[in-house]
Amino acid sequence: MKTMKVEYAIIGAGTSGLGAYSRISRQTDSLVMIQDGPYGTTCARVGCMPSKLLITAADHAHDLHTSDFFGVPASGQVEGRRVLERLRRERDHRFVARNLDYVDKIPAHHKLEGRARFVGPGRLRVGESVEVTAEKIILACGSRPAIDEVFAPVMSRVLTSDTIFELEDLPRSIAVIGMGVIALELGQALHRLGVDTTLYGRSGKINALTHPTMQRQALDVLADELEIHPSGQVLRTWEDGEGAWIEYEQANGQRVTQAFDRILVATGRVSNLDRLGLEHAGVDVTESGAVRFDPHTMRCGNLPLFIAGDATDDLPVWHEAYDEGRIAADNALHYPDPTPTARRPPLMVFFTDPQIAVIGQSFQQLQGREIVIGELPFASPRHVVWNKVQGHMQIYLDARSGVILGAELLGYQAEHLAHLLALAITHGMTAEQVLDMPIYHPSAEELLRDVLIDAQKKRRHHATGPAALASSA
Ligand SMILES: Cc1cc2nc3c(=O)[nH]c(=O)nc-3n(C[C@H](O)[C@H](O)[C@H](O)COP(=O)(O)OP(=O)(O)OC[C@H]3O[C@@H](n4cnc5c(N)ncnc54)[C@H](O)[C@@H]3O)c2cc1C
Ligand SMILES: NC(=O)c1ccc[n+]([C@@H]2O[C@H](COP(=O)([O-])OP(=O)(O)OC[C@H]3O[C@@H](n4cnc5c(N)ncnc54)[C@H](O)[C@@H]3O)[C@@H](O)[C@H]2O)c1
Repeated sequence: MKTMKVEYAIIGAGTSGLGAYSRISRQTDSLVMIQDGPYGTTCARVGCMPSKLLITAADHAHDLHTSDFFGVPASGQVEGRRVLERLRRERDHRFVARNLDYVDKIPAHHKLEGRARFVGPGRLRVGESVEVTAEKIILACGSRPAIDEVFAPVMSRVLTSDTIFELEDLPRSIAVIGMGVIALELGQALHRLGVDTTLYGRSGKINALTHPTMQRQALDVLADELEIHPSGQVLRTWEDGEGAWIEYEQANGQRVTQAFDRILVATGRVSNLDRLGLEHAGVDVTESGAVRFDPHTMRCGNLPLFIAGDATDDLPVWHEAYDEGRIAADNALHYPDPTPTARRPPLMVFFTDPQIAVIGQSFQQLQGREIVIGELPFASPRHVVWNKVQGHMQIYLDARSGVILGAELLGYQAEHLAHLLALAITHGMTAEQVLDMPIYHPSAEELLRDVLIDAQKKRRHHATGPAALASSA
């Protein structure tokens, strides 16, 4: 057994682990970053970047069907192999390559390859032949797709986000299991690329949105284009010459049975913490196996242990992984003195068409607080020009101060209004302050202005009569 003694160990070389590495390596040479599996990060290899490359190809395919409206009839066809080849080329040469270049420059004695697991507090076994003793350890081990047992009989046809981008060609048909962000982004893209696509949800809701109107509108708009069974349960799967069969019971008790070329399981991700042997590390674990930590320091209890990124199960998006890696590193460097960092307001964007975005506090999180809701269909003159008028938008204001607390959006390129709102929320701005800025005509930002004006009207109404209280219900 080879042994190593270091001050800092980082488990995982993804976005959060590399962020932690960049901080700690500036201060000391006594560190090691342990990586199981390929370098390159989940985001670049199998996450954000390949999914967005696929969606962009799908947008172009969609234009073929929609440009006739503008008097510009288009013809063309999707060449699945080329779509996937281009996706991998761009992904590997532009995004993964940049990560690998960075990793290549890391000194060899700072890198260790193999799966790490705890064998005692501060003691890690890496593979079977190396033992690392570290004073401070950062858990940046990410997550993996969850696959329910019910799919065991059809595993040879099951895809996840880890494998779908490696397909040589697009499948003829696909069942997409789940109605979360991966299912909706990839399901819609595959549909637009000509794959016969059916989505199977469980709860009947798109859970990122929390206001019932927003949830209903999102499902209506997406179900207009896509074949969706929103609520029910996959009872059984099996395989024969026709493909992989799914027997699904809808919430109303009706059963649907259908065969597919492939099944994309997008039913959430599980933290890789469960493979770390945390029971040997003296860590405080919740009933569901999550680790308790302080989000301002990323420290786990009073231990010299820190957590970052998707390993936490909380806010599993790229910019949070990036921030958390750095917060964890700073607190490891200053251990035992905490250096708490204020967290940014939450921001989540689904790259569907129309897009879904949630910024700041959701409607559900604001329950019990006196708020007014500014809301309008997602349809400014600019959206009419684009022929993109589907969707709805809500902004939540503190009823007394007019401070913008949060928003839920469903609309074409909502990501841009979402970022403007994120800026306003970050700086604690009121609706009135945002309305002071110039807004060009015709622009999508006019919609933001109109929704804020609507919210302000409701605030005035709220101040003058009890009837207005209902507007926050
Ligand atoms: C399909 C998809 C699309 C996405 N799209 C977006 C998007 O558009 N925008 C966005 O903000 N976010 C998106 N995300 C989320 C984003 O990719 C993640 O939040 C981010 O990559 C998490 O980084 P991380 O460092 O926590 O984990 P990772 O990058 O997964 O790094 C963890 C690393 O640790 C390694 N590891 C695990 N266990 C061990 C062990 N025991 N020992 C050693 N190494 C170990 C893993 O192999 C992995 O390489 C997407 C995710 C997916 C799956
Ligand atoms: N645009 C983005 O930022 C982006 C894009 C892709 C992925 N991601 C990240 O990846 C993570 C994982 O995405 P995801 O879509 O897998 O998870 P998710 O948690 O967003 O959604 C999982 C969905 O699967 C459903 N589900 C669970 N079990 C089911 C079952 N047995 N049958 C049918 N449905 C079932 C859930 O009800 C839910 O709708 C996300 O939390 C997100 O942070 C982000």
